[in-house]
Amino acid sequence: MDGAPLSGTDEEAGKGTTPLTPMMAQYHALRREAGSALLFYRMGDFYELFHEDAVLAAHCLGITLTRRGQQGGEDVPMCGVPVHAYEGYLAKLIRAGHSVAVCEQTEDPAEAKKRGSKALVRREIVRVVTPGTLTEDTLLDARAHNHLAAVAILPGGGAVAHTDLSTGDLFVQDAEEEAVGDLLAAIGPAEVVLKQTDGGSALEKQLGQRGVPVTPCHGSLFDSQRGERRLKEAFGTSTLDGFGSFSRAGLAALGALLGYLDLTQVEERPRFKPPIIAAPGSIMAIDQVTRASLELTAARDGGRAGSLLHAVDRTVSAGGGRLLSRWIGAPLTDRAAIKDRQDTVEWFLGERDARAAASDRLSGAPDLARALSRLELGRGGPRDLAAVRDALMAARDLADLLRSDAPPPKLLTEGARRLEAADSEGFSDLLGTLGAALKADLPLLPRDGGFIAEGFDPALDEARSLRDDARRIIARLEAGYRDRAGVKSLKIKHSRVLGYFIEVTAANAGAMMAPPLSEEFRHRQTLASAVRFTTHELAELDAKIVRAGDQALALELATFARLTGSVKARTDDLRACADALALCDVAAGLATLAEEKNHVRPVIEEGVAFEIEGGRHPVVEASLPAGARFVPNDCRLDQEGEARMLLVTGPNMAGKSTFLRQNALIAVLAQAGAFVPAASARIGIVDRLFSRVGASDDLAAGRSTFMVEMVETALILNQATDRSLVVLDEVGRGTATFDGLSIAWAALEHLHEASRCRGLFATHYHELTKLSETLPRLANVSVAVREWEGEVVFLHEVREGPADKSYGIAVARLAGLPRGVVRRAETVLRRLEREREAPEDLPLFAAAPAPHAEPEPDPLRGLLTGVDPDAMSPREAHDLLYRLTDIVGP
Ligand SMILES: Nc1ncnc2c1ncn2[C@@H]1O[C@H](COP(=O)(O)OP(=O)(O)OP(=O)(O)O)[C@@H](O)[C@H]1O
Repeated sequence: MDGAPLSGTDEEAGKGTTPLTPMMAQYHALRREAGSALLFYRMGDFYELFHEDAVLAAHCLGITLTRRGQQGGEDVPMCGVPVHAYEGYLAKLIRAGHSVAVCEQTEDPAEAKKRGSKALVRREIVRVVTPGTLTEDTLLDARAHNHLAAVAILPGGGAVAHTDLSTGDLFVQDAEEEAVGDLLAAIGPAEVVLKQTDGGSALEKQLGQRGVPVTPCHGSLFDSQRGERRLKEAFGTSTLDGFGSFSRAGLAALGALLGYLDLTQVEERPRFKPPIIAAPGSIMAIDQVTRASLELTAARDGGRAGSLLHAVDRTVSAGGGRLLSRWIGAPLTDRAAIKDRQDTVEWFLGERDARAAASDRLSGAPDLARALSRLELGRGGPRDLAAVRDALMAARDLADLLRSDAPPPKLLTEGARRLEAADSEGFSDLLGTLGAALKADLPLLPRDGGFIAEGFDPALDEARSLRDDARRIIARLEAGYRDRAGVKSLKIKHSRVLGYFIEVTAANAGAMMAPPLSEEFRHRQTLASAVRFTTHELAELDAKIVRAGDQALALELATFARLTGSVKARTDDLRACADALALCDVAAGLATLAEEKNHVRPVIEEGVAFEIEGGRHPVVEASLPAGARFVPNDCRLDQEGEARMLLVTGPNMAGKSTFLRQNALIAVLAQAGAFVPAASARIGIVDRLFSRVGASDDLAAGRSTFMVEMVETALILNQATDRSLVVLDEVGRGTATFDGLSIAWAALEHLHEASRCRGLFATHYHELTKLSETLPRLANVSVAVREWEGEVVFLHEVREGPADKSYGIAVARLAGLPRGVVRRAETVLRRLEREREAPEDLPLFAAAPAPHAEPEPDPLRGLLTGVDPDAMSPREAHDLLYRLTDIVGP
């Protein structure tokens, strides 16, 4: 570590005009280069932070803030994190929304010294760590993609490009400016690169509210011509025609993505697969609110448990988990592509042995994709090489498994071809070399050394045996030194700073410091309780060990670089293997799920069919207590001349929301390529899915509950098409009854007449059930309950026709509302029902049943009328009390 002070001496700095010391100048130049990122400035075994960076990091990491010298008469704040444990600190800073520029010493301090004893070690920023460019396992969720997205909005339209550094996949899709938010919701990026605008764009704010890290960048990064040049450079082509045709916005977005990676991945550029131009509409459009309301890939609390993904995930590998999350998060709209996926699930369903063997083999397989990305970016370690070795072996076994009597379908045949590459000559060599080169127990970092197996490199073995011989000689020296010094407790010890030394207690040191012993034992250090010595012989052996150790490490590093080079030369084939392994895992997992939960293969059609028999809610079903049975329900939205929309009524807790959502989830699963929880299913491709549940606050955005609901309803009314599926749960409940009812009424009419979509609507407004008389494609269904001895029994059965009454109070009683409150509520309800009169001028209620004319006689009042308490005997009063309590009930 070069200990040059960061700033000038106190005396110099105090003058305020002192020129910067070389180190200070170097620091500030790098600081400017780091821009808005925090600068991790490497000094020996620490990354140091200074000035505001230090204050911010010390606060965020909970580490001590110290100071180092002065600048302009002020102390320079400083804090540091040890290099060997930096990842945890980095993770914390990234999670807190910061980016970190890592500046390394890019020159050996010994080299720098050759330029003069005070020469400064060269330092450079080698990488800027941002949320979307992480590759370290410790910083990433193994089962979730880590997408980096870039958005370009040009006058003619917008585009979103995105990548996952661990797979090298590169996608771009054009989108209208208004649709960019939804597209990003489908991608679920860890970071979005946007054009910097004064005050921040609406999209930037929207993403900020959703907690998506946004990095605004200079407009020049989004230049489409530059983007085209960058793409050609990245793929080494003179034209992009071979990739398809890009819009200008598409080129701008891809260019910004590559440019941003150039800025952040300074040392090594990631390698990409050819960009995939996703056609607009190729995936089911699902906006962010729908995703959240259906809890597709994350539950309401942000965790996985409780989500659809969690309920259907039977994958056993990290790569499989990530692929399944992509399938569920972005269901397809192309029938042929869906069929291809279904075929893979069906094949594994039939081939039970192959499935069990595949899952077994994959569950121990390493995360090949992420290991490859680290090796590609120069951040790999010995364990990543071992991951390549082990994954190749798994790939060979999987290729064997797929050679079955029943020929696998298209996707699996393609996958098998990729896996068979693992058996090719080139891979056999690589596998053989990796197998011979690596030890069983491996360190994380190459510089830790000790990972190359004995017998692989004779020069390395020789260096190691020199080192080990010297160590053995040292071990033997101890006994001789004890005799000569006459100190039984004398020990030879080792420290990183001093190397080997002799240690005795302070009481025994006196004789060794005086002649004749002092001629052999040279004093090195005195501590409170011990004194340390060395000898000529020990120092020589120590130097020998250091030399041999350095040489061994250099040889190991050279071998590591060579092995990494061989892996990198085959990145494309290895990635293809990783993709095929993930596909096998997902398909086998979905087959296991289908078998375990009795899921069926849905028939996917081009029309607007929606016919589910015996459908179930995969998440609610999985969470029912032991012994409880989920009641399956049919849902038909398509029959000729009959309903395309169902209005679902029924008491609270009957299962309306469950019924609505299960059908939306069945559509998602079906188009993701999975089998579905039903006895049978026929589904015409859904282009957009909308789901809204009552009202939820968005106070952060300054919108009231009702306002949010109306903005969302407006969006659906404007966007739903005749191929969409709309699921609305209690829309309009966030405002006064008549307003809410009227809005729900008008919205239903619009969806029925103008959008003509398939839809399911749950409501507590019984008045709405009259709509089926005027809207030919709307039908009423209700979730049945039975009353038994005054209690409500939930049957969870969806039946034709509207519900007869509400049972709200009965449910309130079940929920444990105090008995007095329940009784009072019943009285109020009766009064309201008596008093309710439909306003004459609202045609809405024209068909409503006539209000109750005669008030019901009140038995309590009857008993109490005419009672004179003063004239009653205690016995009569007692009797009356009994009769009154009889009427009120227990
Ligand atoms: N088909 C079913 N089979 C078994 N249990 C069910 C079924 N549907 C719903 N349930 C159970 O009933 C509970 C309530 O269901 P749900 O929330 O769908 O009722 P709801 O009618 O929408 O109620 P509310 O009107 O109060 O919102 C669920 O949490 C689940 O435990």
